[in-house]
Amino acid sequence: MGTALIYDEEMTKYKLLWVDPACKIEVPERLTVSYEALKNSGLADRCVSVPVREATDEDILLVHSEEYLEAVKKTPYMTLEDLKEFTLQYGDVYFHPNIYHCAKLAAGASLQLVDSVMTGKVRNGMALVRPPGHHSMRSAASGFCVFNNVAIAAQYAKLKHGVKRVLIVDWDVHHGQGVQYSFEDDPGVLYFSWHRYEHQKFWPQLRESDYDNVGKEKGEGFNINVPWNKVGMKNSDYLSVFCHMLLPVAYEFNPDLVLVCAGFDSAIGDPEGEMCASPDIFAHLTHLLMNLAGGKVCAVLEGGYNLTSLPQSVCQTVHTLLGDPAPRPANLDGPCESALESLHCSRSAHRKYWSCLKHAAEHPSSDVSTKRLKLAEEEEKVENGEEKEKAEEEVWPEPPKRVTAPVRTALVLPDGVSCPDRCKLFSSSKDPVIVNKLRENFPRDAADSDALTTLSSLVALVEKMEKNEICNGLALVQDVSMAMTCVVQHAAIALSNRVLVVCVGDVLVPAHYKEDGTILLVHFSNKEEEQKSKYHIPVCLKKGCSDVSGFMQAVLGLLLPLGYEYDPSLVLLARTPDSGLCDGAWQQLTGLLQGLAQGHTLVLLQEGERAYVGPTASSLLGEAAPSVGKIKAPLLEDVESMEGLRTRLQVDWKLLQTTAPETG
Ligand SMILES: COCC(O)(O)CCCCCNCCCN
Ligand SMILES: [Zn+2]
Repeated sequence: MGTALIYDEEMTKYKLLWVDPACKIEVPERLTVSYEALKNSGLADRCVSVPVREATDEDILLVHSEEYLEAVKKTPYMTLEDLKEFTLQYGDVYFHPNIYHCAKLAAGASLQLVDSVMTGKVRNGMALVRPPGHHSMRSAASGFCVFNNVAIAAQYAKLKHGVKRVLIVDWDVHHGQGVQYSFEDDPGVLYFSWHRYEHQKFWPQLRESDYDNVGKEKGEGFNINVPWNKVGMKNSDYLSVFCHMLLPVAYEFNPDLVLVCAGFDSAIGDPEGEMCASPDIFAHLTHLLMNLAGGKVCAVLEGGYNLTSLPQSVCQTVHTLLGDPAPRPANLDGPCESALESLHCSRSAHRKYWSCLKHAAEHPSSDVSTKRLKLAEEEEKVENGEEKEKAEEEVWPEPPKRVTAPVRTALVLPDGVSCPDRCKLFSSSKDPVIVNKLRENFPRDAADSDALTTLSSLVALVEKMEKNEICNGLALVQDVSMAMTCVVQHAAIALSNRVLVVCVGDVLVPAHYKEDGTILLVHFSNKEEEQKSKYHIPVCLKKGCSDVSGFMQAVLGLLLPLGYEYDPSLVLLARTPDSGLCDGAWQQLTGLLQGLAQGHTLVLLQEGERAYVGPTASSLLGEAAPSVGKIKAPLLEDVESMEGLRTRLQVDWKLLQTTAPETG
């Protein structure tokens, strides 16, 4: 299934007609440079083009009041003076004779996107629209927004498509207060937003944008705010909040549909956000959402004002929606203290609503946190003597070219096992050099020519992945731990790469790992093992991997942060029949891990598990994993052992931190 792209140049046909410093950044070029970039990169032609439509009154009244709609209807006929007058009643927004028409198209585009995804015409998609939406409220325009495109889309999805639970992820750098007000009492819509806040000093300067605003009445717990109290947030800050706040709660919420308020003013170079996250981070943020709701993800453009980072970020998002593996994340050096403070406060505020957070550390007693923040502000005033350089002068590397491998998924299968379609059956030419090398390394199996054939195929496959001729692979082997040793030896030693090895179940872990960092081994099992080193991490789950909740929390809160920080060039995923891991969780794991190593994932299955070839192949082909259902509370002893592991490991692995280090 494809990716929808919804765009119409009519939405470029309105602009600011008078002088207003607050609004001058919202220009038609935002849309044209984004669409041009999608065209020039060939991405637009890979998408399914879906036409816009005008939202009807009925659509708009799902969120807005009649009086507001009637008032906006009058604007096309207003003189310039009347438009200025009309605009004065709202904040940081402007009107234009054609903006009502464009606002109907922006909302209608979002509804077209929801229809295309919910009817299965496409798997996911993006709507490139203006005016944006997330600030507009029931009876007021605000922040360049006239109608709340995503809020209308959420109500529409519930009403027209019977969607029960909608997740709205707002990665725009501003707080979408309009969305928050629309759904704060609605447990069917989980709204997540991070936003520049600076202790309420940044626009729209609302008290209710802080982390303690968790929703109201039946909607308590279904509104998540992560305020950024400093500028300069980077990729590590964004990934930490996804892994330790958004994703655990999102998997517990188990949405039927994901809507993204895709604002790109949270990228580097943006004058509004003044953040430092690189455009390719949106490839990872998008990827991390694509195994929710069976892959039904609708991204709707909100903000983004740097005409260089905006199109780059839009392309990164669409690349990923199309299934292209994300580029390796540039040096993740861990979240900053302010981000950890915000993460901690937000997790604590939601402890009582979400079982995944039940054991999140206690809320810092308010005087400590405000005292610490006061201190931090004092320091900042002092150190910030030199003038911050303007966001527009920021420079950053162009995101790396994302070349799709000619072959996506290759399979090494024993005779008689059929190869799922769209996968390539792979067996190596019996390269004598490789075979002899293997004979030396595996003397006891040298006799067994089948084993040698399999091993030489594996080695050849790893080399093709290394050259990006093949993206990922799956092998059904006699002996998983021998195959693992062979691949690790070849990849880590011969190709001197970093290999992330993820073992599920009681795979015999080859003992002789050098602790030099060329291999990071994360082993999920139900056996207590003491942690040998920074690079050999046993994750012990009481009920092994059969407890989906504990397993998923360990994947989201431990494995993903470790994997991102380690940044491997190959991910080796091995399972054994005794793992007890259910299909859904297995496919979630296989799907999520493809965000690493440019998607170079090699899966090893034990011969007897041929039933897993199909489901694993579909995940390797980029299909969304089935949902694992609502995640319950993990077992207490599992939470305690994972928290203990996190506490020990976070000294070496910064992305595992969830609270600011205690200041002296
Ligand atoms: C949904 O619209 C997308 C958006 O969130 O980016 C709108 C931001 C409005 C920012 C208003 N203050 C501008 C002050 C100028 N320095
Ligand atoms: Zn914004």
